[in-house]
Amino acid sequence: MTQVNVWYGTESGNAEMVGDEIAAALSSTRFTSNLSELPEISVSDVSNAELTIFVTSTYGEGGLPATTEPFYDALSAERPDLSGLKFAAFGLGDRTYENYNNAVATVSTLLVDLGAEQIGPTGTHDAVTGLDPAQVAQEWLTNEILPILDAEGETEQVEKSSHSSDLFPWSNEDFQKNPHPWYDAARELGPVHQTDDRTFVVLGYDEAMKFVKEPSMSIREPDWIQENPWKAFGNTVLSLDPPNHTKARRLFSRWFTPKLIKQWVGATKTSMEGILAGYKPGQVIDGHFDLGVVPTHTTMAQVLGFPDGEVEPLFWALWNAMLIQATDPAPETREQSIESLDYMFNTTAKLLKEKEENPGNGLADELLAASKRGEITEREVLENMVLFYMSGAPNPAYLVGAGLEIFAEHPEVLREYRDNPGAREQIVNEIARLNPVELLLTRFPTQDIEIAGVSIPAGSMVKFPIGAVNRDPKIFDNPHEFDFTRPIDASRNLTFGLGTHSCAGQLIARAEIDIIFTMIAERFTEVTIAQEPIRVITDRLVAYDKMPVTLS
Ligand SMILES: Cc1cc2nc3c(=O)[nH]c(=O)nc-3n(C[C@H](O)[C@H](O)[C@H](O)COP(=O)(O)O)c2cc1C
Repeated sequence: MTQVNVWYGTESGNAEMVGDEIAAALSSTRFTSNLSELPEISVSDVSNAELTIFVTSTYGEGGLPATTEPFYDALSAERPDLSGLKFAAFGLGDRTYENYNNAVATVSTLLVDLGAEQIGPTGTHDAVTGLDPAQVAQEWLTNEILPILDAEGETEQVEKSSHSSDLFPWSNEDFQKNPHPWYDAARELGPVHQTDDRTFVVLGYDEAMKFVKEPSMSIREPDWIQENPWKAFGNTVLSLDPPNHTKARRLFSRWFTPKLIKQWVGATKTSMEGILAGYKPGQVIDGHFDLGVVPTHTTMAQVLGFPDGEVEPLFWALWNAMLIQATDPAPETREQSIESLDYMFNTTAKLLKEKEENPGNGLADELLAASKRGEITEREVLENMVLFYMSGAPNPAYLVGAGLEIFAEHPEVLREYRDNPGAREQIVNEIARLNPVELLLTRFPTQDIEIAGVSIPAGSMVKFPIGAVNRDPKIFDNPHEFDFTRPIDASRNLTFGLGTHSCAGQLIARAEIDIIFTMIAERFTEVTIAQEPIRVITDRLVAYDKMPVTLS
């Protein structure tokens, strides 16, 4: 919609001057214009038009001037459907007449009646003022109409470009390995894209930071989304909006205060001491599993009052269950996901049962007691405990792996970690910014919203690719570079989510990572990648399958 018609009707030529001026003013914008006098315009021209500026004076006693009248009569007689037309209107008149600027109102009313949509306020020139009508019209165009046309143009451009599936080929292996060239190209076109009838993608940092936490952005999937096994967590913070979310979060929030976290990470330290005691410098070790998954899983098991169990299958169970969350899951994924969820739920149910005979003082014991008192249901206890038992490791362990890669590449960062405790938070924050574990947040607006000029109807799916948001060049200089000296305020990112649904375990995760890195930095000066790490990736989630490193 870059062509704007400028159609005028006049008696003595002033409206023509105004039309000329508007057409000339448009030519210095990105729009092209097409100037005509109304008698040249047929009814079919009007019904095929998309965007037109109408200019008309008023004559007689509030009547139409000579060249507007036949146009108006033809439209009134044929009454075409003008629902594809957007128009702006400018009138010339004289306030000393009783029906001041009546003609422009008459024409606009008919257009709207036939389905057209008026944009912006009607512009007017009053001959009594002595002002130059061309000048008045030009100011009206610049101040009132062009801003609207520009916004619509952007929206349209986004819609056109983004309906091409090339923008975000979610299932493409290269995209999953490194989506940033795609994100960067799409961001050049705009911060928000529509990828199909109901799906929108927000890449812009400012837009994401605002809308991820908007109360009208629900986490609950609308009916059009196919039922999936993930509904097994329907009673947890993963699937609830406030106020139920608040209630669900309260079940455990007391257990993750900064003071208690200090106590819990004692388990991380003990686990790491055990691992490092048996480690000979230069030996190959799995930086993700041995130094990430084991200590963090062990910590969470202790918080819950559960045994460590079989760490490896427990870790991969959640990963496999989450495969169903991918944008286009492979056909066999559903079965795999159900199987993994069964394993997770059965294992946890057994542990909860064992607690009946052997109670302890973990979070699981507290929730069981609350369910005995009738404060929560057994199902709520089970879902929450599955979630905690399985999700203690994936996020911190991935960041441990990613951090080791950074230390291998930049040995000075490992030294800084050891020597400058004040920089540790920023180092971890920068590792997290560049290495989100969960890759997409999805939300579902409960009312029509607009983000960066793009209208998003209620019930749509809005995807926030965390990696893209975390590397918006508007916020981060050299966004793909590791730079822990970014001021902490200017390096906030979406890796742990934001607002109500931000990661409930983020404080404990950060504390665990800090213990692990500090212990490594105090004992070793060099991390070497022994073999190219293997990652497993969907468009939703990433983990290291193998991450052989040496420490020396
Ligand atoms: C005979 C005559 C009748 C007019 N009637 C009206 C009127 O009813 N309402 C109004 O707002 N202006 C009225 N005007 C003012 C004109 O609309 C105004 O002068 C305008 O600038 C003329 O534009 P045009 O040269 O494009 O026709 C009238 C002007 C004349 C000469």
